[in-house]
Amino acid sequence: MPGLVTTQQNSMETACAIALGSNLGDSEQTIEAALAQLDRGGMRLRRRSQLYKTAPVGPPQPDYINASAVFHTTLRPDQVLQLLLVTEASFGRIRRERWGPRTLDLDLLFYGDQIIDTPRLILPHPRMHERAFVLVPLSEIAADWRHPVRQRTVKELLGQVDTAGVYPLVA
Ligand SMILES: Nc1ncnc2c1ncn2[C@@H]1O[C@H](COP(=O)(O)O)[C@@H](O)[C@H]1O
Ligand SMILES: Nc1nc2c(c(=O)[nH]1)N=C(COP(=O)(O)OP(=O)(O)O)CN2
Repeated sequence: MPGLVTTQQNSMETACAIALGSNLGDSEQTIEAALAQLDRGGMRLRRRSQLYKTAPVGPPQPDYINASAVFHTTLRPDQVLQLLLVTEASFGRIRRERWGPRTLDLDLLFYGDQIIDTPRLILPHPRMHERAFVLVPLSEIAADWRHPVRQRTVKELLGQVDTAGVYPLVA
C-alpha cells in the first residue's frame, strides 16, 4: 500500500528513513551513487523517492537536489549514523559553515519509532518536521510513518509546512 511502512520488520531488522541532499558537483549522480553505496554498506534499500529540486534553506547558495529513502537494517542507530558519516566523507564532504553548501548530506530521520537524544545522535531528526525539502520526498514513500515525538504522521507534518520551492526534478 503506498505510503505504508511497517517500522519493525522482524526480530532482526528495523526500518529507517534517510534524507539525502546535495548542492555541489553532480548532485543527481551523487545521490544515486550514495543510495547504492548505503545499500552495499549494511542497509537494504526498500523504497526511494524521486529526486526533487529545492530552494536552499539557510545562507544564499545553489539549489539542492533532495530525496528520501527507506532502508531495512540490522545495524544499530549509532552504526547507521557512522555509515552515513563515512558515506558523506567518501563523496568529498567537508564540514564548513552550518547550513552551507555540500556535496552530500545524509540525515537519519527515523529509526523505527525510537527516540534518542545524545550529543552525537538525535532521533527523530530534530528539524525534519519543519523542512519541506525533507517532508515532500518522505511523504512520497512513507506518508503514514508516525513521528514518535510530534505524534503526527509524515503526511500530517507536511500539511503544516510551506512547500513553495520544492519541485520534482522531472515533472
Ligand atoms: N539524526 C541525525 N542524523 C544525522 N546527523 C545527526 C543526527 N543527530 C545528530 N546528528 C549529528 O549531526 C552531525 C551532522 O550534522 P549535519 O550538519 O547534518 O551534517 C553529525 O556529526 C551527527 O553527530
Ligand atoms: N533546500 C535545502 N536546503 C538545505 C538543505 C537541504 O538538503 N536542502 N540542507 C541543509 C542542512 O544543513 P545542515 O546539515 O548544516 O544542518 P542540519 O544539521 O540542521 O541538518 C540546509 N539547507
